[in-house]
Order: sequence, then C-alpha cells, then structure tokens
Amino acid sequence: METDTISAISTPMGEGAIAIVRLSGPEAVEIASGIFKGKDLNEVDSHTIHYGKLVDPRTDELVEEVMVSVMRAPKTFTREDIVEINCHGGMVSVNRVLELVLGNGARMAEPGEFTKRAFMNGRIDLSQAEAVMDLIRAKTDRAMNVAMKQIDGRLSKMIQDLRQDLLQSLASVEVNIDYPEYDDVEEMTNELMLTNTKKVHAEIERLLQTAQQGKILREGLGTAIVGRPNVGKSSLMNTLVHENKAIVTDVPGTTRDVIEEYVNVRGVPLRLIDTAGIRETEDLVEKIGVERSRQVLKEADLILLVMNYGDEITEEDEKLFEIVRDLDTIIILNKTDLQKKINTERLREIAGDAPIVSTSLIKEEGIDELEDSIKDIFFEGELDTGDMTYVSNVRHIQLLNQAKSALEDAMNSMEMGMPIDLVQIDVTRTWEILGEIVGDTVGDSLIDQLFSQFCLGK
Ligand SMILES: Nc1nc2c(c(=O)[nH]1)N(C=O)[C@@H](CNc1ccc(C(=O)N[C@@H](CCC(=O)O)C(=O)O)cc1)CN2
Ligand SMILES: Nc1nc2c(ncn2[C@@H]2O[C@H](COP(=O)(O)OP(=O)(O)OP(=O)(O)O)[C@@H](O)[C@H]2O)c(=O)[nH]1
Ligand SMILES: [Mg+2]
Repeated sequence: METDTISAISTPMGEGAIAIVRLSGPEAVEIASGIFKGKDLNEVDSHTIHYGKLVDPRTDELVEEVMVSVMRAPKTFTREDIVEINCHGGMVSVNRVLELVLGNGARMAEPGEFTKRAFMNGRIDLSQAEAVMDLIRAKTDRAMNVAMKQIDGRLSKMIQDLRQDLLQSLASVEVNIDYPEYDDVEEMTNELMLTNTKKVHAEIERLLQTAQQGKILREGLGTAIVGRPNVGKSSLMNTLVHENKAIVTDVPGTTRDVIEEYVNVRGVPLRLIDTAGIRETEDLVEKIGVERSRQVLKEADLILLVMNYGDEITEEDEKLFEIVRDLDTIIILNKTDLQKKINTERLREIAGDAPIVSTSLIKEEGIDELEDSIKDIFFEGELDTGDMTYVSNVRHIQLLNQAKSALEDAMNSMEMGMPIDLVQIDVTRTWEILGEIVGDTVGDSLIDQLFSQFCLGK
C-alpha cells in the first residue's frame, strides 16, 4: 500500500459546468475535512456526497462552494480512501481548490497514478488498466466496445486460463522428475505437454488473428481519398461524415492540407483522409504531388480513388492506378449526372480487382452502394456478432507473438525427442511472457512507463 495521498484535477482543463479534484490515499478524508466547512467529513457514511464550503484553514478565507463525495476503502476505484471535490468548472476555481488540497497534505499525482494504484492494489490487472486508457481515447462506438470488454476482464481471463494450462503441464513435469521410476508417468507427461502446448498455441494464433481487426477498431481504418483535382474528393468526405467539414468549390486545387475525420460507416470506423488533388502542373505532378500522395497511400488501409465520369482518363489517373495496384481500393466513379466522357472499358481494365461504384454526390446517388462496399471490404463478407474478444493493444500483440514463437520452440523440441526439461524451459518462458500482458511478471520500469502515458488525474 502507498502511504501518501495524491491529488489531481480529474476533469478536462477549460471552462465547464463542474470540475472535479480527486484525492486518493489514507489521508484523503482527513485532508478534505480540514478544508471543508459544513460538517465533519470523518463522520459521514462511505459513498455519500455533501454540500459545503471550502476554506483556507490558515486565513479562514472562503475559497469555493462545493459538493464533496467521500468513498472509503476498499470499495473504490483505487481501493484506497477517495474524496472527490466537485467545484465550479472554471480554470481559476479548480486550480485554487487543487492548490488548497496540495497545501494541506496531499501530493500532486503523476499521470495515470490513480489507475496505477488500482492496479497496484489488485483491483484491475495491467491489460484492464491499459483498456481504461483505450476507452478514453476511443473515437468510435466499436472502439469503445472493445475497450469496455477488456476493462471487464475478458482478455485477462483468457490469458490467465492459458497460463493455467501451461502451469498444469509444468507441474506434471515436476511430478515426473520426482518419480522417474514410473515409466507411464513420463509418457503421460509428454502427452499432456504436447496437447496443452498445441491447444495454447492454437488459441494464441486465434487471438492474433483478431489483432489486425482490433487495431483498426481502435484506431479506425485509415482511408485515403485520392484522385485528380476537382473530381469530388472533398464532396465525398462531406457526404460520408454527413457534415461540411471540407471546403468544396469548383476551383481545382481547393484542398491544400490533408483533412482527417473520424466516421462510422455501417459499423466500420473510418479515419477518413481528404488529400489535395494531384495537380497537373508538370514538375509538381511528377515530384511533390505523386510523392505526397504516395506517402498518404502507403499509410492507408483503404483507398477511395475518385474518378470523373464526365472526363477522360488522363495520364495522372493511370499513374494513380499503378500506385494503388496492390492496395485495398474502391474506385468511385463520380459525377454520373454529367455527360459521359470516360472510357468505362479502359477503366475496368486498369481497375483490376477493385470494385467500381458509380456515384453522383451532388444528386446524392450511389452512396448506399459505396457504404456497402466499404463494409464488405472490412468484414470480407462475414459480419461478426460483436461478441468476440479482440486484441488491440500493440504491446499485447508483441507479447502474443513472442509467446507463440516460444511455444513453437517447445513443440519443435518435443517433436525432435529432446529431454523434457528443455521443453520445460520454453513453456516456462511462454508462461512468463503471457504474464506480462496481465502484469503478473513485469518490471517496475515498464509499469512506470505505461502509466506515464495516461492522462493527468486518471
Ligand atoms: N466521479 C467519478 N466518476 C467516475 C469514476 C470516478 O473515479 N469518479 N471512474 C473512474 O475511472 C469511472 C468509474 N469507474 C469505477 C470503477 C470502479 C469503482 C469502484 O469503486 N469499484 C469497487 C467496487 C464498487 C462497488 O461494487 O460498490 C471495487 O472494484 O472494489 C469506482 C469507479 C467513471 N466514472
Ligand atoms: N456535376 C457534379 N458535380 C459534382 C459532383 N460531386 C462534386 N461535384 C462538384 O465538383 C466540384 C469539385 O468538388 P470538390 O469536392 O471540391 O473536389 P475535390 O476533388 O476535393 O477538388 P480539389 O480539392 O480541388 O482537389 C464542386 O463544384 C462540386 O460541387 C457530382 O456528383 N456531380
Ligand atoms: Mg478537395
């Protein structure tokens, strides 16, 4: 248990209706009581909220009018005593309250220190703590659902079950080493070890398969809108986000900067990127234009390549098609309300396997079809029930990959008939690596580093 009492502003910096200064630690109630006028907070029931005024005990000066919640350990977020001071949500007011608390025995909390205490005191494990952060950063409903399930401990339970399986086979090896005279024990041990490692290996592979989708759910499917100037890229952006985010004019070259927006299309979280049209100016086209879009294209998970129905296919278009050849691409044939000038046979040829969707953004036609094909690309036809456990955290993915290869070492050793104690080493290593995901076998420096990425006051 930590001995000091920490405090921080737990609401966003800025003007708001209410702001919260949170305290956690053994002195939390005592400190709050010392600056609170109204009643003795030491005497109130746990999980109750109280109206009163804050005064500076040294000067007797009135500081703020507040509501104070008192929550006693262990049934709290940190498992320590927690006091939350709800003050008027102004920058000056909330900072004054924080200063008052810090001047009366609390220490300024480090970023993520409340959640770190919840972890240290065993209320949540490391992957759950990380999910708290993911939840805050979630940009879409789906990303939030993934985080919520992880907070709920689903991934943790799966990992702990796998570790339990490994531990069981390790234990049986110990029995075998203790009683080497029983031949059948040795056989059973090897048998059990092999089935267990295979089972755990398969499960890790399955989890890793969810990782790609999980990462996209968390960060959004990076979707670049590209095409020549004036084809309707910004119009497409605005249509998909249902808002006029990007400026649309009939002047080619309207969009100068890359514009990013998060949007949910049929349950697929997209991070939409509107790019500047590739200009036809001779050297710019060759160098900066193509280079810049190449850069955006390289980082994108999905390309929306917009073409003009009322215009011929140009050299720039052909170049763009070459660049996107091996990427997930949807061709959007826009401005179908115009007189047809595009050679659709040629378009079909250069499009390769990419689906072509015809739209008239100005007439709001073809948008349903476009949304459908985005969904199809993401789910590749099969819609999941949303009941899966996703791995979405880069650190977890790395550890799962390490665990997988350690298990493969163990399986290879067994197949080659190596002594069981060699196998034991790899299986133990796997058990430890999996332990790092939930935080059972991690070092202090990693823990400090992880929590330091959290928000202040969390
Ligand atoms: N005002 C306020 N709102 C908040 C939080 C907070 O700290 N303060 N939270 C902070 O992030 C989130 C809620 N998360 C919480 C998670 C666990 C416990 C907690 O007390 N858990 C106890 C059991 C509680 C009970 O069953 O009565 C425990 O697990 O032991 C509290 C808040 C979101 N809203
Ligand atoms: N006729 C017609 N005009 C359209 C359609 N979609 C967009 N436009 C018009 O085409 C012009 C260019 O649209 P933008 O969305 O700004 O095109 P852009 O590709 O972002 O252009 P840059 O940013 O300059 O590269 C605007 O005047 C739009 O109103 C369409 O389906 N049919
Ligand atoms: Mg534009």
